[in-house]
Amino acid sequence: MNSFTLGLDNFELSLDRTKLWDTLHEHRAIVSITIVVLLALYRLLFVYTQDEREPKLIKPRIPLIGHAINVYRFGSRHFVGIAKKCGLPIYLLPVPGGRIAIVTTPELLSHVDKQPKAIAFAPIAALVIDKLSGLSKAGSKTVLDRTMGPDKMDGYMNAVMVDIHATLAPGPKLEAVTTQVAYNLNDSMAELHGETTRMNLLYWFRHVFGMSSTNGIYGPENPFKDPKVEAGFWAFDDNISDLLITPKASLTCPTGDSGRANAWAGFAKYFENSGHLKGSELVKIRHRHAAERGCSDLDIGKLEVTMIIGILTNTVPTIFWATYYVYRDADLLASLREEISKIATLAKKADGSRIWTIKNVDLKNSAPLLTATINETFRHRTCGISSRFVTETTTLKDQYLLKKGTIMELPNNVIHSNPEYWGPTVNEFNPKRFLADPRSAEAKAARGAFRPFGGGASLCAGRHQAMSQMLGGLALFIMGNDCTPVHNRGEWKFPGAHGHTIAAAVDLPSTDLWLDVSPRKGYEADFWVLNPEARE
Ligand code: HEM
Repeated sequence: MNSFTLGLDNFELSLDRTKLWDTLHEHRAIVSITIVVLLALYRLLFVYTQDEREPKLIKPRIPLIGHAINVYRFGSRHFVGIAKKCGLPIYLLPVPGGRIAIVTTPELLSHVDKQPKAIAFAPIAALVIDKLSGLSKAGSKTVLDRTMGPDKMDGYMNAVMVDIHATLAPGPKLEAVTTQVAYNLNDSMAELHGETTRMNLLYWFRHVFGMSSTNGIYGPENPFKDPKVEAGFWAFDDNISDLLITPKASLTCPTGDSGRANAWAGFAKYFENSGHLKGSELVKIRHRHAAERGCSDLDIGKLEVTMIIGILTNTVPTIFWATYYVYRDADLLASLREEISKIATLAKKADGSRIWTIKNVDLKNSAPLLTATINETFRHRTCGISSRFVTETTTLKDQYLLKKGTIMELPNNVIHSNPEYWGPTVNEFNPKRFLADPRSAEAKAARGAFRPFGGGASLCAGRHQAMSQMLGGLALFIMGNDCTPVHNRGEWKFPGAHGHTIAAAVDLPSTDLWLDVSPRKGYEADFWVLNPEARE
């Protein structure tokens, strides 16, 4: 039967299905355009509709897509520019498909931190992970399942995150990773011993930190040992922004797409061969959560490659920048060397060579200038953000209405670069600001305004591992080596910086530093090593 009739008292509507289909078919272009225009108008109206209790809406110069273009071009620095111009503690940006609320003061950030249910991280993290990981339909369903709502703790994202935090909290599980990382750093630094090495600094740290982190986490069968997997991962990491927005990665972003495919293949094989059973507790629990929800080895491998973004994409640029800031300032370099030499113990080998041993525990507890140097590096070079999704309409600080569905960005560099919190020397690189007496006016003003690892319930789970690796890596590098830039007549010229993706927390340099790294004058024959196992 091809037609049906809908009869009401004075009204009869007769539809002939065949005719209806023919008519629609003939006019499908017009029908499609009408639907697209109506949807766009609907979005426009939604996006620009403003309730007076909502934060102020900052309209872009190019309607609707202006902010999206700038976020793609400048990452979270776009939010800093607007924050500086409008001076508002919170504002809204219209973008295609919705609105982004940007929070810019420590006080409001602390209110966001207090509402992890209504303003949550997992729903938005799941979308990004899903988009980057190219999962099967079933894998995608697992990642996107129950990221919010009353039973959210049964969903993959929230459940796995609880265990990630547990395995990376101070204790034996974390120590197993940091110990392996430290021994790997010792080996890498030993390769520089006794000769001058010409290197690209970022590239060198990518390999050294990349191998040490992944050996620590994935164990003896670490897929990164295959250069194809390692190179594939970095090609993926370099192309995240494009991969996030492209509808067809193989066409518009072939390098990133084939790179991640190589990395995926290595990790899929690792899980097929149960390599994770010899790895850290971190990889074991990540495998367990995905496998017990039915994910295939390939999907688990893909999820792991995306996790490595979190593991490496910020530690590597941070150590790059810290090295740059230290060597360009001879006084800072001398002070750091003095501080570290006080905690290093000297031993002589049978062949007469000298070994200086630095305990990780002392780097953490007894090298305040070194920690302050990493912190000041963060303050200058944090580009990134913490993202949130408003899961239920809520009012922030009893003042700002946030509608369900709003995306929220917390760009930490806005507060890191505000003179209101850091004083008139805000633009100077001065680690000593972090050594100020906590009761001083200076320290009080900066309280709450330093969030390199984000905050609240989603505070970076890897911060202890990252700090241990960066303190160890920087200490060994500066104690053992002198460095001279090959170009610019040996001067340390700022290499330029950009937030490479909206998902990264730390700037990448615009150009790598090409350096001659030679044995430290006066200590040419000496070795510097970490001892991660001493308890005190
Ligand atoms: C310099 C190094 C690092 C920086 C600057 C950094 C920064 C961040 C930031 C800003 C966040 C978001 C926090 C928020 O939304 O409030 C985050 C989350 C996270 N980071 Fe890191 N991170 C670093 C290293 C690491 C490492 C080495 C790991 C793993 C070993 C890691 C694992 C994570 C995880 C799992 C989360 C999500 C936490 C959650 O949602 O509960 N990070 N990180």
